[in-house]
Amino acid sequence: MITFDQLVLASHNAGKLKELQAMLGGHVRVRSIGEFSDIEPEETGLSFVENAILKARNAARVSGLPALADDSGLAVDYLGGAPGIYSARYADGLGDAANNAKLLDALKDVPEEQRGAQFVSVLALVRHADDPLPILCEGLWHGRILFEARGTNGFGYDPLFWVPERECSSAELAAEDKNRISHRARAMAQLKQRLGL
Ligand SMILES: O=P(O)(O)OP(=O)(O)OP(=O)(O)OC[C@H]1O[C@@H](n2cnc3c(O)ncnc32)[C@H](O)[C@@H]1O
Ligand SMILES: [Mg+2]
Repeated sequence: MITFDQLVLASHNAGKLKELQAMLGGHVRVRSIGEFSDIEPEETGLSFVENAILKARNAARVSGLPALADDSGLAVDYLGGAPGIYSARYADGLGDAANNAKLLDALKDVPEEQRGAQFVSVLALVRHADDPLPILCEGLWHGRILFEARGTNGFGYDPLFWVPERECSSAELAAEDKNRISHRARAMAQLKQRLGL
């Protein structure tokens, strides 16, 4: 079993960091990549797995500590899985509001029954920068894309993501509830099991 007393979270996304910290904080001392570097590695992979590993290795390299990365995104059925690994960059780096506006526009004539989507999270944990055996866990969260934004909690695409099991948008969920049922929560549950946490 892998043991360590601290771990770097390899994310520059404040919303994501908050969620990962809430899920892990009680179990291990979590540090943030921002303590070590402000430079975001280029996400050159073609899959969530490749990008998660790349971010984790980079964080382990700059910190000298074990590192955990999350690569995540929204896969929309009608768009053939887009924006997928390009979710953060969907509107060419203009940010969450522009990403959401672009998605609403892409689906403006698409009826409710064809608006299925899933959030994907892949977590990669490396013990050191050259770790030959990263631990990989994935979580999916099925829902639908709304016709307009609802709610102000969370981050990213949360205001557009309808959560059938709660009958509200992801941005209308309390943080603790999202952290129990989200794609990231599912991936994290597996990771904790693998680590014996
Ligand atoms: O790479 P890091 O530094 O972790 O931060 P990032 O924001 O660039 O993260 P990703 O590359 O993994 O891109 C994921 C994007 O998918 C979206 N996303 C992922 N998880 C989400 C969630 O729980 N709620 C809403 N949007 C989410 C959001 O727009 C993210 O920016
Ligand atoms: Mg990123």
